[in-house]
Amino acid sequence: MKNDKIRIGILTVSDRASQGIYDDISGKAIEQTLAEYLTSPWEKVYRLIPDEQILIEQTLIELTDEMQCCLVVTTGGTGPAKRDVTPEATEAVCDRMMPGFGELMRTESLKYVPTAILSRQTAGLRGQRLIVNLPGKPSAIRQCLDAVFPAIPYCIDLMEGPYLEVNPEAIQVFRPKA
Ligand SMILES: Nc1ncnc2c1ncn2[C@@H]1O[C@H](COP(=O)(O)OP(=O)(O)OP(=O)(O)O)[C@@H](O)[C@H]1O
Ligand SMILES: Nc1nc2c(c(=O)[nH]1)N[C@H]1C(S)=C(S)[C@@H](COP(=O)(O)O)O[C@H]1N2
Repeated sequence: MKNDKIRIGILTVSDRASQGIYDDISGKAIEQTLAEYLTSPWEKVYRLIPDEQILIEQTLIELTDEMQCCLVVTTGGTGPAKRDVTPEATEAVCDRMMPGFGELMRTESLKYVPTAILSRQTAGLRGQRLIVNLPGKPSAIRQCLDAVFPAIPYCIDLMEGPYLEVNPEAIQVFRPKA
């Protein structure tokens, strides 16, 4: 696929949302938050799947390699329950991990819930694409993205991805060389 647009993948991993038992509020919250942050035109590539590691890996590969999303944000499946395997799938498809993302998001989330440490959320690079895990709770989306997004445009710059422009009233990003 020709990469003439900024594409961002939104991947919800939830057994129940994928079965229609509840609405995917967390996936919508990711889209809404990114729409508030970004002034560059961008296109979402959305997927909603159950907590199956092979399927998560296949979808992450599709979103990064085929759909050429410079960024993929996942939600759900980061906890200690048996079926929570999003971090394992992320690690399996990435060539380099970015542990600072998980560290910062857990630290920030601890301001809201003592169970923040139960999330094994991580981030990593697949080639020139960045994958970031968020917890499943709808309220966690904004809390985590507000913490890590300031570093994401520069991370994508360093990987020679598209230049993401943001609304400084919504989020302050940091580009050391700018
Ligand atoms: N995508 C979502 N949209 C709306 N609410 C969600 C979503 N994901 C999780 N939640 C809410 O957050 C709670 C905790 O999320 P968690 O990911 O641990 O769910 P879960 O118990 O593993 O089940 P499932 O995989 O079916 O979502 C859920 O019980 C649900 O109320
Ligand atoms: N910001 C924030 N982080 C959070 C939470 C939350 O409500 N808000 N929930 C925690 C809980 S209770 C769990 S079990 C883990 C994993 O959630 P997940 O399996 O839905 O990804 O995220 C943790 N991190």
